[in-house]
Amino acid sequence: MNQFVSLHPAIDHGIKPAAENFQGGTLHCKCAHDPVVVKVAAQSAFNHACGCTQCWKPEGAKFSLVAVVPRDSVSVVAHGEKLEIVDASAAIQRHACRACGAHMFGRIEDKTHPFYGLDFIHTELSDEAGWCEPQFAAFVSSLIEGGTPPSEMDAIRARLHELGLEPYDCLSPALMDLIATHTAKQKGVLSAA
Ligand SMILES: N[C@@H](CCC(=O)N[C@@H](CS)C(=O)NCC(=O)O)C(=O)O
Ligand SMILES: [Zn+2]
Ligand SMILES: [Zn+2]
Repeated sequence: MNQFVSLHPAIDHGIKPAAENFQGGTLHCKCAHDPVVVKVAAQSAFNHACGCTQCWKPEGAKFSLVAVVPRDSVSVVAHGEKLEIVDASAAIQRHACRACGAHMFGRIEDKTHPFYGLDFIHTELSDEAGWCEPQFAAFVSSLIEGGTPPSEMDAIRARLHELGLEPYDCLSPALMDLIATHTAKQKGVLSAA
């Protein structure tokens, strides 16, 4: 029955592994004319399905697919004038095309944030193959906040398992540990070294 649960077009038919030595590529927004183009000069990491209501997803998808790259690997190379920040008060400032709505990159400006220095990108906006493959699913319960009936959650989590994407209702343990380590160092309860 789970084959009928559609999560996102890029994973519904299985997950393509990353290519070795992949060095990055260009992201294009969805505009047919004058698309925003963003160059990313690095392989992405921690790619995952995100069920939160803030991350960009294509029409009809339940999940966003979102990964991180060093912020200095990201540069806008065309039509940056079309970009606007979706919510300047959010921790992740999502720079979106105001014409088509695609989020081109999400940036953290708070230098004390655990993920400062990393930009969030959607590698499905690139034509290149070889980006980091989705590895887990985050903020799965948040789908309900986006309108998914709670009764569908068992089938959604089962489908995620089938695809090898462990579902978490926050981030993965590895990322939660990174955040907690950062917080512990800031509080001085763990050595900063
Ligand atoms: N339940 C909330 C969760 C939002 C949330 O915390 N999203 C995570 C994953 S993207 C986050 O780190 N957000 C920071 C931000 O959006 O600035 C929702 O669905 O809107
Ligand atoms: Zn656009
Ligand atoms: Zn999200």
